[in-house]
Amino acid sequence: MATMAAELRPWLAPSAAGPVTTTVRLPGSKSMTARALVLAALADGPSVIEAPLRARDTTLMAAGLGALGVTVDTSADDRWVVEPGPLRGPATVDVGLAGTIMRFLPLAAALADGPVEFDGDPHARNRPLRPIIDALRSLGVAVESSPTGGLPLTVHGTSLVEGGEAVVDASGSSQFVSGLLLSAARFGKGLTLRHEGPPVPSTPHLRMTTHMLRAAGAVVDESVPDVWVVEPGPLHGRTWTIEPDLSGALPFFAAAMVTGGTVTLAGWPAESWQPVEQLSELLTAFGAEVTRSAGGLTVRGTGTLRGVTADLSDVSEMTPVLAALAVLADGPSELRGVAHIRGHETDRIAALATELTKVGAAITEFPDGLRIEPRPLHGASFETYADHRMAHAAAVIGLTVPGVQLTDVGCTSKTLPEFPELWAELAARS
Ligand SMILES: O=C(O)C1=C[C@@H](OP(=O)(O)O)[C@@H](O)[C@H](O)C1
Ligand SMILES: C=C(OP(=O)(O)O)C(=O)O
Repeated sequence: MATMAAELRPWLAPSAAGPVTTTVRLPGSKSMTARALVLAALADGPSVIEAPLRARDTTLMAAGLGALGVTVDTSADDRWVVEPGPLRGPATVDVGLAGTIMRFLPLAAALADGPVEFDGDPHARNRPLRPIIDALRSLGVAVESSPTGGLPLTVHGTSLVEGGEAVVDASGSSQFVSGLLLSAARFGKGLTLRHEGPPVPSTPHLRMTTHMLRAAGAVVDESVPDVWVVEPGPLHGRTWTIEPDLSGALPFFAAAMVTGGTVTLAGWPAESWQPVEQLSELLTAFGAEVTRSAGGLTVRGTGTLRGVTADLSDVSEMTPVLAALAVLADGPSELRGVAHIRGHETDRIAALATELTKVGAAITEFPDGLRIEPRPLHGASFETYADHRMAHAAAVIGLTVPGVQLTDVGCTSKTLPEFPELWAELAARS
């Protein structure tokens, strides 16, 4: 059932004529929308999701839950309504290329009353999934998977998961932990989950998971490092208000930094569940000024773009755009601590090494990251590997380097289908 790749949409990244100064309104966080959908589907009453992200990852998540018998009304752009119901099988779920769907929904599928098949885009079959499969099996759930331990996958739901204790190596993705925790309150005995292995990356996403579980009424203990306990009990329907997507905003902030302009993200909340502190620190190290006010979150390019040495494991999904900033900086950078992003939408370390070299930078590839030495840059054909964030990186470079030609900008539909139009408007404000 692997979905066909959409037709490629080649795109010449627009150049900026001068400093970009603008305020952007961007849709909701992908990660929060995904969690709100799953928690709403498992709740004991209806939920409303305000300001959700409407993009491929979240509409496929809604469709997947729909296939399991949940009513998800996505007809209004700013307000989705979720009516939970008994989870049904047989069902078929298309995960597209979404890590959130392939790691979150198999656990919910274990609570369905029949088999649920999962598959997705060709590259989705290469993304790591075995720790979820092993954990499901250790919890007594029957799962058939490909011999490589990934998609395609069939979860044989029996309506009940007893739960109890499970061990997972989540060094390949924090989503293994999040997926297990999100459904755990519905297991008969809840879940005590222990991570064993090298450190879990993207830990702010784990905080988002436990915050949102508690907000839905779950009792969660995370006082012991690498151990999470979710008590059995009901999840409640509620209204979720989704924050603007911080990672989706990063290329827009980067536009301010590389052109010496100012970009404000409107609607930024006073308190956020996304890693805004970590990002502010990084952008400041690159030379930007980051401020928060009632008007939003503002990044000002100061005219200086410095190279940085940083461990990006907390903000790993931001690596491609941070690497784009590094090629435009006035000195070398080392971006490390993100070995697992080789298992993201593409092998992002290899893809960045190849494409940044093509535009003229000097790159050293490490198992867990890149050293980037800026050189005089030039236009080139930039392969996007079906990866939205590779497209964002190319667009940032293209603002100041004429002739950066993306092989496909259509891949931005994964998290922000309106990216090409928003970016053209942004470039026009320079
Ligand atoms: O739970 C989530 O919503 C996500 C967790 C992170 O995954 P990894 O831990 O695999 O990096 C992140 O990179 C991804 O974009 C979204
Ligand atoms: C890693 C990412 O996505 P996914 O949720 O598919 O893992 C990403 O959006 O950068």
